Amino acid sequence: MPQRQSTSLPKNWPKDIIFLTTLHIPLPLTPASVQRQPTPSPTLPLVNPVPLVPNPNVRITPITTPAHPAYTQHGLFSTRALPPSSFIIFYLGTLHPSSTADPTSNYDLSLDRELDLSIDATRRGNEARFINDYRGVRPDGPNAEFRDCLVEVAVPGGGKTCERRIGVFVLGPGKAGAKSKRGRGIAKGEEIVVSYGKGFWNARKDEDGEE
Ligand SMILES: C[S@@+](CC[C@H](N)C(=O)[O-])C[C@H]1O[C@@H](n2cnc3c(N)ncnc32)[C@H](O)[C@@H]1O
Repeated sequence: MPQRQSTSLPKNWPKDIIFLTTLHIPLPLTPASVQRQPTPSPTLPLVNPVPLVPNPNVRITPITTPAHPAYTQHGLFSTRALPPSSFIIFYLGTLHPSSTADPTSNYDLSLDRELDLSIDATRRGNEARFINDYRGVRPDGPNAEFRDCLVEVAVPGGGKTCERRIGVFVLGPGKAGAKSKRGRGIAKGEEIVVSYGKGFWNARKDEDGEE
């Protein structure tokens, strides 16, 4: 499938990064690598309809508060109230075998361990590449999470199939119930933050020579 690029870029999009509207799938991978026709389920929901491009739920925003741990970088903020468990945006980038991951990348996410596929948004991606980790940003913890999901795509010759994607979803209430802080959704103007996981930060501590 040819790589589709939008003519309309999100505000604050950096000039040196290619803006994607779908996954970038370089050879020898092909769309078939992510087209598995799995059945949508609660753990693998079908995102339909897909959001507009640029995504109207979010705004890439320079971090100008010195106390913010990503000061001088960017973050992703909501432009509207987002309900608990709702879909926000796909995490787009370059699909690659996980075994070829660049260990220095700050933008690489595993798509599927069994398929050995990951998505790296270092050089190409969408607004989701600007989502920061909650540590030092939001004392209540993350307000969003990465979830596996599906998107319907057309196949050459007619018909449709499902492709695997990583989606960013508003955190749901979970076991704590709808009245918990976790299940409140994301307010308009709030920074969207996830947990990168301890592995992400431990790997960087090791690089810095810290214990
Ligand atoms: C996926 S990028 C997030 C977007 C990044 N802020 C930017 O403007 O490109 C991951 C990088 O953001 C920074 N970052 C994200 N969350 C952070 C946090 N809670 N504390 C410190 N740095 C953070 C780190 O430099 C990390 O390697």
